[in-house]
Amino acid sequence: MRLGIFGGTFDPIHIGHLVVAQVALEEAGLDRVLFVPAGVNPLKVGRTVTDGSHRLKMVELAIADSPQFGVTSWELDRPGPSFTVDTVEHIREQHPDDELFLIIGADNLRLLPKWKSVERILEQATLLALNRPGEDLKTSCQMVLALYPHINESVRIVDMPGLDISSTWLRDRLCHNLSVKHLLPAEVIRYSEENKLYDDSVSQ
Ligand SMILES: Nc1ncnc2c1ncn2[C@@H]1O[C@H](COP(=O)(O)OP(=O)(O)OP(=O)(O)O)[C@@H](O)[C@H]1O
Ligand SMILES: O=C(O)c1ccc[n+]([C@@H]2O[C@H](COP(=O)([O-])O)[C@@H](O)[C@H]2O)c1
Repeated sequence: MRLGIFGGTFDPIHIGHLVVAQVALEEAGLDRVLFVPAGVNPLKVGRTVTDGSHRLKMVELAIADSPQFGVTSWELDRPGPSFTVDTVEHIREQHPDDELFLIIGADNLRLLPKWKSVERILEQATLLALNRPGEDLKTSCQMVLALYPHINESVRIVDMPGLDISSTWLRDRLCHNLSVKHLLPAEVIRYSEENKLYDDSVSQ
């Protein structure tokens, strides 16, 4: 099986994430994409994020009608920062015969050299890097290839229609009672409103 791993804070999950996963699935011929909501991003320790149980639920609601998408609470169930190397090595143990792909947006690819044990990640998984407005994906890709030349085959650019949206922008809109219709799945909007998740989120 060709298995895509898609880690993120997903606070909340939005259509940008879903398009990333769908395009990666189709363009890289994946059989499945596994969403991995992060406990704490190691580079953003101290930032306030919505409780993991709510972020997990919103991912579950968002992917409910996509049989090739799945989600794991593995990072949320562990204390401390969520290092992708641990997640990838755990998934490798669970799926010894699968081909693994790590799906990553351009902003995170730019930050990859700051991640823990990048070589170990790249030994286990091919990176699928997707463009994001405001990011120079090709330059980030060249930078990664220059830093890790022996993993030349391990980074692949996947083009997607640019969607200039982020969870931060959506949290602000929700907080200001501005419409997020069509930007988040309807079930996610309903869940976030019922649980008053983003009523006071401007400073997050
Ligand atoms: N609009 C988008 N286009 C392409 N990639 C995206 C987009 N939004 C998020 N991603 C990618 O999805 C992954 C998870 O992103 P994350 O959950 O941090 O979303 P975000 O919108 O960047 O959130 P925040 O605004 O809270 O930082 C990252 O690899 C990120 O690069
Ligand atoms: O492993 C690391 O050192 C590392 C450093 C920064 C970010 N990550 C992961 O990158 C993913 C995207 O993070 P974020 O906050 O942009 O959604 C998420 O799964 C994080 O755990 C991982």
